[in-house]
Amino acid sequence: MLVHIPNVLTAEQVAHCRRILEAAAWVDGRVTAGEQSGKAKNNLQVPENSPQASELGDIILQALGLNPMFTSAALPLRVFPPLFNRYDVGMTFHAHVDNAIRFVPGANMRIRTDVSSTLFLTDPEDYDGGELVIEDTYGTQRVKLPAGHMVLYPATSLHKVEPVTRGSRWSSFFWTQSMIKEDSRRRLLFEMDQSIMKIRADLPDSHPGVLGMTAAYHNLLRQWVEM
Ligand SMILES: O=C(O)CCC(=O)C(=O)O
Ligand SMILES: [Fe+2]
Repeated sequence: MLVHIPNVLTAEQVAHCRRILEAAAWVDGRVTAGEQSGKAKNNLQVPENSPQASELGDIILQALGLNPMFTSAALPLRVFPPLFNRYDVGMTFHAHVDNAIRFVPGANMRIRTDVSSTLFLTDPEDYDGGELVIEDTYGTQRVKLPAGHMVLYPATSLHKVEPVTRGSRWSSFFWTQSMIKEDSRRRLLFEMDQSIMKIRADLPDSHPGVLGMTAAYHNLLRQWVEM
């Protein structure tokens, strides 16, 4: 399941991120890649421990904490500190699957990567190519979103970034360890939660249908949750 989360960052926050990133020391993106994905990868990244990555990462983590759709779709246990990448003309990331486990820099901790995210920091009209292409259970999806918007997809999916042919594509990317490991269960809980929200827009919370569906959601979550 792919989830498009609009307006994770405001236009001002995107502009701030871009200003800070202008001054960052971009390095070869292979620094964080595994063996297979390293061969597939040709882009630039801001170093994990740089002051720019941690300042901007905190802004993104705070925005995610306030975003009900992210919480509902990812059911996050731990979020990897956001990283930042860039594809100039000719750069690309061929098909790969993200590493299953990642060390969190500076935290002496590992996370299991259940959900992958790309938060776009360049508007689509400012570059050509650079689509994120994801092999989903429902077929191949090509994703290119406005700056400030984000896509979530299962870290189990094969994905690639098409070569950029004009301009430069900047984004933040990171992984989430979910309280629900399995994609199909996470999707079912997300769909159920979204439906409950729609019902609650029309019916009082005390309505027996709302009460029953909310109870079923929480009881299902309780059965499946891993913490
Ligand atoms: O740039 C992107 O949108 C995705 C990056 C990616 O797939 C990765 O770093 O593993
Ligand atoms: Fe990836």
